[in-house]
Amino acid sequence: MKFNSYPNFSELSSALLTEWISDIDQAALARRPAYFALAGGSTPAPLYRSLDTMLARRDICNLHLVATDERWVADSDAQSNEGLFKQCMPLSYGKQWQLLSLKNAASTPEVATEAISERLSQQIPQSFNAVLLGMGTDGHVASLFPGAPTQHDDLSCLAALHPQTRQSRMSLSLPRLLDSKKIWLVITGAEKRQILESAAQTDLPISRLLREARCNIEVFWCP
Ligand SMILES: O=C1O[C@H](COP(=O)(O)O)[C@@H](O)[C@H](O)[C@H]1O
Repeated sequence: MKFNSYPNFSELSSALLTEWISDIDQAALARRPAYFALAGGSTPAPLYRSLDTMLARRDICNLHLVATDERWVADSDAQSNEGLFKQCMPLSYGKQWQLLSLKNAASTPEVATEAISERLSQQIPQSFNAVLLGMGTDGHVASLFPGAPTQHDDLSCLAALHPQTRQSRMSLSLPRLLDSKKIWLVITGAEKRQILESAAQTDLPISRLLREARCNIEVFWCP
């Protein structure tokens, strides 16, 4: 794991975007599609807004984005991660990038799990170019919460329940998140840094991710 520390989010953002846009341009040059899984929550929103401006200037991009996890609500709901992507990246949505949704018309994520897993296998037939993850102060990543399963059979996703709010969610499974060329972990604040630094001694989802990853993990941190 490589830990990068920045004085503020603006510098963090610019370092990560330099790497990200270079990956995108390389794929475009080779005329290859590129696949990214993106965290929701509030931390990465400014990054997505800057990426949108950069993408809108590019002609050829064949990007496929999927949320690392989605809340079982409509895109118009402020809680929706997929809605967040569309709001933050309006210039490039449907042009430079397409979204694979983790939702369908089923009433619950439990009912939808197999169909969404099948959709993931069909539409993302290879490793992710990169997975951008956040982390909660309880050590959760995507919607893999402490004490809950991180995998469901051999499926790419699983139904999850937020432990406090009981909100229904769909999350990529740990094996699907780890099937990536690289992982970027974007976190802010002293509390999350401390949780990350003690992850080797705990059994949180972040600990399992670090233990089981076979690809490079780069942490982007600022206070
Ligand atoms: O519930 C979630 O939380 C994590 C962390 O969010 P953050 O705003 O504290 O960074 C996020 O990565 C995940 O996608 C989201 O659904």
